Amino acid sequence: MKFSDDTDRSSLLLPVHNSTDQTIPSDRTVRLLDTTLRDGEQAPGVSLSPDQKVEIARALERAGVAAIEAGSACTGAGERQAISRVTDLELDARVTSFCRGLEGDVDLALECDVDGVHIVVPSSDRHVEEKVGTSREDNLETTAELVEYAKAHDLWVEVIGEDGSRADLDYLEQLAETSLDAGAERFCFADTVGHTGPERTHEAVSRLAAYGPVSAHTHDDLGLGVTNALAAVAAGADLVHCTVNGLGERAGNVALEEVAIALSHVYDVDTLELEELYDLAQIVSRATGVQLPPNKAVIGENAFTHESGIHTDGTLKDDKMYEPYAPETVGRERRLALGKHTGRAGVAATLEEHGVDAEPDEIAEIATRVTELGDRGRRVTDADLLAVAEDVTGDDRERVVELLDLTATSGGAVPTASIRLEVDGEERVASGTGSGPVDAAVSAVREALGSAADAELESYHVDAVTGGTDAVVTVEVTMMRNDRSVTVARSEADITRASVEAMVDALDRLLATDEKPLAPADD
Ligand SMILES: CC(=O)SCCNC(=O)CCNC(=O)[C@H](O)C(C)(C)COP(=O)(O)OP(=O)(O)OC[C@H]1O[C@@H](n2cnc3c(N)ncnc32)[C@H](O)[C@@H]1OP(=O)(O)O
Ligand SMILES: CC(C)C(=O)C(=O)O
Repeated sequence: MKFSDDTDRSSLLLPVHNSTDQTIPSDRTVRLLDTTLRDGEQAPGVSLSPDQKVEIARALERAGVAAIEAGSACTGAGERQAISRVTDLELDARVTSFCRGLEGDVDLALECDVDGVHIVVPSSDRHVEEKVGTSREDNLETTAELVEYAKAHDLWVEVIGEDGSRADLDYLEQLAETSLDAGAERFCFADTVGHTGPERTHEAVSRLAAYGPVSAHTHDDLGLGVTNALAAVAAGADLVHCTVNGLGERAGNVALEEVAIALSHVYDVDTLELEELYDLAQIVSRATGVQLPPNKAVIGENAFTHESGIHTDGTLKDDKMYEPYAPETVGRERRLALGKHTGRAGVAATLEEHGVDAEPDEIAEIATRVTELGDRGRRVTDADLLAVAEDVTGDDRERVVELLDLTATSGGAVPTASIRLEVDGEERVASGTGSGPVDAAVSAVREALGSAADAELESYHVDAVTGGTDAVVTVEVTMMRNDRSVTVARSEADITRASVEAMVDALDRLLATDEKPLAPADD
């Protein structure tokens, strides 16, 4: 068990479909094969450099996946170099390559020194006849020959019957039997186009498992990726192919983090070091440029964030009230957000975090005003709340840091910016350079503040509020100092100004509570 809780799992264990033998007992051994570096990379627009593959492979190893499909050696020299970089890491996880049903593909995989190969052969008539242009009989024969070839080269072999969910099940069984008889370690049931449901998956995998070890490769085109993966496991599959953040062809593959948490939470079956999942998700998101959807299970920004008053109040009374499991389980933290649905409990808790005292009637008034701000379609930030609170309580405060002037230039060799700030009543001027004007302006701010600018930039988001090149952009930054974080949003047509104003306001809020916040800039 990676987490202990008081979940009564018997209440979660509904049979996959009306039969009690179709559940997953907690003593089942299930392992996960990650194919982010192969199927995940097949997502349109995604291409990972060798360094990025290495970084992701290391993170997958920390998470404890059993196998990493590092790519398709047949794709080209660059891909082979990337796969070789992963095999060079000598990870505990088995490192494999995709191969078509071609001897040449196996040879290319061998060049990368992989531990194993997935020999992918057609299994539905559409794939056998129309795509590869062979026959069922010849396909069985070449599959057996290829498995023997790969085994003769000491490779671990998994045969994947591509489009298995649309194949004639009798033929799929023959393909599995032929593969395993020829020496393959396992056969994989592939729902290549994500078109099937749990019943068909269960039936197919049960039949295939009678011949030997079975894996499952499910896609999410119908939103059934996890359901089908679990149905496959219930039917006897002991290796599940997944990708981080569910990246992959079309609607993607089944998400690694979703399979891992579902097996753990519902069935008490351990597969991974769950607390590594969020870090892994962020590494993959940064490398691929595919943002994490806010409402995604486990890894989405909102997965452990509570805005509505009833939920916030309930969560503050008992943190399990509106969460299936603790966020720390998957390496995350709980957050309270402010908005249209905020109630008094959420306001009081957030004010307390910022060290602001308010009477119950003032908290009620602040909550009403926060709802009104939210009514205007806006996300309400910490800075908004603190401004409302100051207005309601009449507690005026002196600004610690204020932006007086900003100039930024880009387009030349080195983007530069100069800044004029008022800091504790004294004017400070500084300049900076950076990768772009925003970066240059931010280094100028840090230069002007000296050691007081030790706050970390936790997140930085830009949204275009209107379309066109004259769009107003909203920049939202979250900055953290001494375990306290503040979120500020600013909307401007000028992205550099919006970024600097948001950052300066956040620093101002963070520094305001310090006894003696600011040393001279040259300290
Ligand atoms: C469901 C999946 O995810 S399958 C994996 C998808 N992955 C990829 O496509 C990897 C990236 N692809 C590539 O780098 C290239 O497509 C290559 C190197 C594999 C092939 O490139 P090309 O030689 O230019 O072929 P092209 O991409 O046009 O067509 C694919 C060929 O593979 C053949 N093929 C497809 N699947 C199989 C298979 N399981 N076994 C044997 N041959 C196959 C096709 O029949 C076609 O051959 P043909 O040209 O003789 O008709
Ligand atoms: C190569 C196979 C496993 C695949 O990606 C699929 O069937 O979706």
